[in-house]
Amino acid sequence: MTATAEANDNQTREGAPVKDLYEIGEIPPLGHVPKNMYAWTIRRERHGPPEDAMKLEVVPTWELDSHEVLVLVMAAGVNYNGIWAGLGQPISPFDGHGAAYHIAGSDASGIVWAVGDKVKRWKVGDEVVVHCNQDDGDDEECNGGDPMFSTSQRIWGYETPDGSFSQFTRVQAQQLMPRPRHLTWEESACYTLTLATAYRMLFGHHPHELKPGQNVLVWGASGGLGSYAIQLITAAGANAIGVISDEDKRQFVLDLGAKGVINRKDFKCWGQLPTVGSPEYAEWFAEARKFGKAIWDITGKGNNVDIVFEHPGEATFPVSTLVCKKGGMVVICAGTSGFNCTFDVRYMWMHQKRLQGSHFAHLKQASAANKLMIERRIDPYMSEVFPWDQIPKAHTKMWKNQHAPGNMSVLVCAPTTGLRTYEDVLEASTR
Ligand SMILES: C/C=C/C(=O)SCCNC(=O)CCNC(=O)[C@H](O)C(C)(C)COP(=O)(O)OP(=O)(O)OC[C@H]1O[C@@H](n2cnc3c(N)ncnc32)[C@H](O)[C@@H]1OP(=O)(O)O
Ligand SMILES: NC(=O)C1=CN([C@@H]2O[C@H](COP(=O)(O)OP(=O)(O)OC[C@H]3O[C@@H](n4cnc5c(N)ncnc54)[C@H](OP(=O)(O)O)[C@@H]3O)[C@@H](O)[C@H]2O)C=CC1
Repeated sequence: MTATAEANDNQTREGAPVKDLYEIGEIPPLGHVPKNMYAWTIRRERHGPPEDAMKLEVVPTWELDSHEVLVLVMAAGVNYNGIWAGLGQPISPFDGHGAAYHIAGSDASGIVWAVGDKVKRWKVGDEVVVHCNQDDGDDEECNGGDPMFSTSQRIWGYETPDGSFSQFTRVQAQQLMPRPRHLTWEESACYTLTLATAYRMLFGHHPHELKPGQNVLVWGASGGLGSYAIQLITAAGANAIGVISDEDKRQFVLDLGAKGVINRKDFKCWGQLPTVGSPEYAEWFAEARKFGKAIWDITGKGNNVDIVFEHPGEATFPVSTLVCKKGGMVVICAGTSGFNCTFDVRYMWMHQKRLQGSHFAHLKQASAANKLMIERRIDPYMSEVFPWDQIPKAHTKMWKNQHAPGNMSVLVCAPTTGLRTYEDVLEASTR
C-alpha cells in the first residue's frame, strides 16, 4: 500500500472528512490527496505581463511516478523565472514541456504529502524545502559527472509545468532538503533558488573557487542573488564590493557584510561596448576606468577583483570584463538587461581572464548552501511576503525593479505569516 493510500485509509477509519477540493488556508487530513487543487496557471494564449499571464484555476492534482513526491506547499518564493515564464520570453515554457498549462514557482517550503513507491529518503509529514534542479539521473553526468551538464537537466517550475504556485507541487525525491526549523514557512521558501545559484557561482568553478581574502564585485548587491552572494563572500573571509542603483540600499548591503558599496548611477558606462577606437569608446573607457578606480578605493590601488559576480548582462558586461583582474573570472548566470553581451576581447586574452557561465546548482551544492542556512550562517533576508491572491502582483513588482532589498515570498497553504511547523499550521487553519 502506498503512503497516500494508507493515509487515506486511516483517515477513512478515523472518520475524518475528505473532500475533492480544499479552499486556500484549509488543510486536508495528512496524506489525503484531493482530486483537484487551486493553482495560478499560465496558458500560452495569455503570455504577457504577470497580471495577464497568471490566472487562478482549479486543476487536477498531480499524479506521481515512482521517484516523485507530492508536497503540500506552505509558501513559495518569487523569482525572475516566473516573470520569464509568464512573458514567454526569451522562450515559451510550452515549447519545452508541451503541457496545456504551466504552473510557475521554483522555490517552496512545505510538507511531504505523498511519495512514489521507490522513494526512500522522505516520508509523509516531513517538513522540507525544494531545490529546483531536475534530471533523469541515468546518464554519465548524473553518475560521476556534474548533473547540471546532463542533457536531461531542467528547472522545476520553469521547464516543468508543476511548480509551487499551487496547493500541491510535484517534485523528484532528490529535490528535497530539510527545512531550517528556526525559520517561518515563508522565510524557508524565499532563499533556495538564489542562494544555491550564488553558491555554485562562487564555489563551483575550479580552480576559481572563492578563497579567503579575495575581492569580488557583486552586481545587484541588494537583490536576490546579490544579497546571498555578499553573505557567502563574507562567510568565506573574502571581500565583497556591492553595486546598487539607489542610496536607500547602501546600508542594507553594508549590513550584509560588504566591504564597500558603489552606486552605478554615479557612472555612465552602461550598455553595449562602443566600437573600439571610436570617440565613444574613449568616452566609455574613461568612465569605466572611473568605475574601476571606485573599486580600488575599496580594494586598494591596483587591486582589480578576482571574481565578478555577473547577472545583469548586456548593461554591465563590458565593464565586468574590464575590471576583472588578470587570471580572474567573470561568472555569469543571467542577462536581465539583455542578452547581447559585448566586450573588448583584448582584455580577455592578454589578461587571461576566464568567462564562466553558471546555472543553478546540483543537489550537493544546494545542500551545502542549505546547511549554511540551517546553521544560521546566512540570513534569508526576506523582504516582503504576499498573500496567495497577490502572486502576480509580487512578480510585477520584481519585473519593474520596485521590490525591496532581499528575497520575496508568497503564502500558499500557510494560513498566515509567522508559522514554523505543521502543528502551527493546523492550529491556525480553518479545518
Ligand atoms: C534557476 C533559475 C534559472 C533562471 O532563472 S535562468 C533565466 C530564465 N531562463 C531562460 O531565460 C532560458 C533561456 N533559454 C533559452 O533561451 C534557450 O534554451 C537557449 C537559447 C539557451 C537554447 O535554445 P535551445 O532551443 O534549447 O537550443 P539547443 O537545444 O541547443 O538546440 C536547438 C536546435 O538546434 C540544434 N542544434 C544544436 N546544436 C547544433 C549544431 N552544432 N549544429 C546544428 N544544429 C544544432 C538542435 O539539434 C536543436 O534542433 P531541434 O529543435 O530540431 O531538435
Ligand atoms: N541561471 C540561474 O540559475 C539563475 C538566474 N537568475 C537570473 O538572475 C537575474 C537576477 O535575479 P535576482 O537576483 O533574483 O533578481 P533581483 O531583481 O532580486 O536582483 C537583480 C538586481 O540586479 C540589478 N539590476 C537590474 N537591472 C540592472 C542593470 N541594468 N544594470 C545593473 N544592475 C541591474 C538591480 O539592482 P540595482 O538596481 O540596485 O543595481 C536588482 O536588484 C534574473 O534575470 C534571473 O532570472 C536567478 C537565479 C538563478
